[in-house]
Amino acid sequence: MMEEKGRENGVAAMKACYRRFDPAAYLQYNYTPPRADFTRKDSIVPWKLACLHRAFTEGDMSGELLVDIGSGPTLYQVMSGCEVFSKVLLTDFLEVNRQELRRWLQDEGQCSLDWTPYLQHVCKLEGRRPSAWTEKAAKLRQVVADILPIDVHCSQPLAPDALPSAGADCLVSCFCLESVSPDLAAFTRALGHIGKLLRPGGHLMLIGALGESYYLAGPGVKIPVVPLNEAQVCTSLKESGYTLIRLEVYTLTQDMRVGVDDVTGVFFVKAKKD
Ligand SMILES: Nc1ncnc2c1ncn2[C@@H]1O[C@@H](CSCCNC[C@@H]2Cc3ccc([N+](=O)[O-])cc3CN2)[C@@H](O)[C@H]1O
Repeated sequence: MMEEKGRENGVAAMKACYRRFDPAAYLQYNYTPPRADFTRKDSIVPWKLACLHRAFTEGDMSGELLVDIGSGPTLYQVMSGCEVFSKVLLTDFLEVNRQELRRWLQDEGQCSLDWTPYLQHVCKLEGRRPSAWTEKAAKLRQVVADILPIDVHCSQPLAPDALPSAGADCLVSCFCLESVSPDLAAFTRALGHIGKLLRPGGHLMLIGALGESYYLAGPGVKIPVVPLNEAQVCTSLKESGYTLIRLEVYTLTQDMRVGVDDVTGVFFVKAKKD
């Protein structure tokens, strides 16, 4: 009983932190240069986009439905997957983030970030001319079917009727689980919860922070993060019923450490549900 109460308190405290999450500031901190500098091979965002491009296009994907877990206010994580899956669902805990995504998808303007350079870069990875970015934008707008509320701490993170009974064919989740979990056990439980949304044999693409204990989600908005190392990520995946296919790690250079967090590395995982 006491242990369960402790878990609930940790998760509740975490949710309270997110009331002050500022999407525009968050995008500014993490998705503009130097972390998103498309002229630099060693910038973090081009590295992430290359990992995702390779993982989605190496020929082992099957099915129709891709679900992005904890999308936040970002779209880069589905720019490769939208060419492979005919239906994409975006999800986030906060309405402010779901609104940010809706603004771009409905082409309403007033978006906090211009995604054009991202679309152009992914087109380049696909061997297309950068001007094909308008076609990729249209494709993304066409395949994203909905933007749903989610809570990865619930044993059923989405509404009961959100997915077909067979589950999703592929999940992608970037920088979410470690940033919303009070400790490693909660991270592992959340990994298990989202695993229940995925069909057996389906793939999980997981991007996350290594060694991060906090990040800024707006001016003066400091959010705690459970610091992870590679071994813990691999153990949590195994405990949650996944088989690891590939783990890649990016170690931040000094100039990528811009004071918005204390992250030391970024991991990319491609795994398969047992
Ligand atoms: N219970 C919940 N269930 C699902 N989602 C939830 C829940 N609570 C909050 N959320 C949702 O999850 C959140 C996802 S954004 C989390 C930010 N992660 C940390 C940040 C990201 C980042 C980005 C880039 C780089 N880099 O080196 O280039 C480093 C880093 C490290 N710092 C947010 O959308 C919230 O709305």
